[in-house]
Amino acid sequence: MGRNYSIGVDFGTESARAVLVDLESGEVVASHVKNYPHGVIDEELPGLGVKLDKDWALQNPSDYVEAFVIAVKEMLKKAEGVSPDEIVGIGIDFTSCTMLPVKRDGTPLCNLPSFRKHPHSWVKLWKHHAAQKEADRLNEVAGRMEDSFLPRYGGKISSEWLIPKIWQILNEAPEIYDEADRFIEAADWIVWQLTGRETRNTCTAGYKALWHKQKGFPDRSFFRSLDPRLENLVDEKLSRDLLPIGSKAGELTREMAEKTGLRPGIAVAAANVDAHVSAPAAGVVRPGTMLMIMGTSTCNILLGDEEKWVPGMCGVVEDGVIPGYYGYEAGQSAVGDIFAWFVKNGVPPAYHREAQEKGLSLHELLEQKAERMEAGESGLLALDWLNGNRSVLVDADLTGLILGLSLDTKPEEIYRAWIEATAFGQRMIMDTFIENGIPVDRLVACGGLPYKNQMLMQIYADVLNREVSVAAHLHTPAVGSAMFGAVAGGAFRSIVEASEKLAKLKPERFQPNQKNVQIYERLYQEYRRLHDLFGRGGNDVMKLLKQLKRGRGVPVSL
Ligand SMILES: Nc1ncnc2c1ncn2[C@@H]1O[C@H](COP(=O)(O)OP(=O)(O)O)[C@@H](O)[C@H]1O
Ligand SMILES: O=C(CO)[C@@H](O)[C@@H](O)COP(=O)(O)O
Repeated sequence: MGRNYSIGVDFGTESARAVLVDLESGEVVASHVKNYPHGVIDEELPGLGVKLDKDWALQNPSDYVEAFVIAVKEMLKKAEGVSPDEIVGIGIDFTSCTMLPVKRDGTPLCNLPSFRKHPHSWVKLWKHHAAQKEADRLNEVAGRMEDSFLPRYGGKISSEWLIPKIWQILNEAPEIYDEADRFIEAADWIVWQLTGRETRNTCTAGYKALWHKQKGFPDRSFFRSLDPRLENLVDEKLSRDLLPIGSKAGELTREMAEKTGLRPGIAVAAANVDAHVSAPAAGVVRPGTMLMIMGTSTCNILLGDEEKWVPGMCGVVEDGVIPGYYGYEAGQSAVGDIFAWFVKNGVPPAYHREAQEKGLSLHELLEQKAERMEAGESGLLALDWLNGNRSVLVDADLTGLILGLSLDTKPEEIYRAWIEATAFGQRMIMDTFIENGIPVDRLVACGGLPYKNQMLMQIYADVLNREVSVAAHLHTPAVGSAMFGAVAGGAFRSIVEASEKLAKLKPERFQPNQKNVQIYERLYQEYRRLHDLFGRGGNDVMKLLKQLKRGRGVPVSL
């Protein structure tokens, strides 16, 4: 009898990673990352000359299938001595809400020649922010309902979520809405491609589509009051038939097995979300620990014994992360994306030359220079809203701000200020949970950033004034997916059992430096004042600027 293995595939913003996990030792025996050929489509439909408006972010669904096939095939090549017969399950996780309109057989509308040139037929990526108008209207209508679902979602639904995105399609391209037999999360769509059958999962339904374990979806009357054409959306184009996380969605088809080199019939787990699958992989299976999944954006996951309402959180869903607990989600829409933007746009040629001479990336060069500085030495304080604010303000129309610039400000000072701003944003989230009765005793980090930037992690420990542990698996979400795959394949009785056996943290931890804690405490008080002034209506200048940028003139309300 050979060993047992499971495959996890994490579909991120830019790429998909496949890992093969040994279910005895918990080690990742092979992995492979495949970038999406078309990446994030935010300026023009590839090769079609169709320009996109501001705040749009699309993807090509064919990229997901290609990335899956190549990542798994290449991973298997590296897994010497492992037979496909020893692989018991496959789990996948995806960014969310990343959604697409499809025909009844799963064909994406953007793959049909007649709709190819229509942006609304493509995948809307999680960070597509052009449905803010619909989100605002939805929040208004939901706010007037009796027994509204809004408190379970922190008081506001984000434009990143499913219903605003569908409604935007209906408003701007009713022909696409009519032609779509189904609207589906990309997570469920890829499971459909693997198993040949459509399934839906409770995680994306709960966090992104307003579904509640006891109450189900909101009533038809709610959808009717949004727009009469949406009245039967759930029954006509979504589904009430949902699989709990950890269950088996189906088995790998012969066609997919041939393309990847896997065995047909391997169990495929119900789809799941990148942030949520990371919890068991990082050992977060009980209340008290806040997980930070830090990459392009940051997602937070916390568990609780009760359903509490926390302003500005993304949502609380019973069994949404770990069965038996209420799973809380919050997050920041841009973190690594801010540093990427700065490295691309804010660094002078001399720094590019220096980085090249030293064989460093620009991020590494800036980290080297910035870590020599003391907390507060840059004289800068920033608001990290370059992609809006997800938690706790839930407003995609907010923008970034940097205060304290002078003629001697250096690029590394600005880089450090952006990192500090994202840490203050995390502190707002952590404090809001604590103030609303959800304790945070420990912090665990995973995602790409904790492995890429040690200075950043120390700043987080200092700003949050907590010890920060880091998950040992570099590809934490993919490992979490492999755990769910193993549960679906029958290798473990539950995800908690899989986590207890396989999760690992790095032995070294980031301890708060008390001198920095004091300085950052003071700066955080100022961050909160700026946050509340610009984010809670004290000064709406960011919205005015955004409206002018969109060419809509000065709005009457501002
Ligand atoms: N040394 C670094 N320091 C800080 N950020 C970095 C560094 N190197 C890359 N990044 C940022 O990491 C982000 C990618 O994070 P990662 O977790 O790998 O991807 P994803 O979020 O797509 O899963 C990018 O936004 C990039 O700007
Ligand atoms: O919002 C969620 C999960 O709910 C994420 O999928 C989204 O922030 C994207 O995460 P990444 O930054 O690509 O890891």
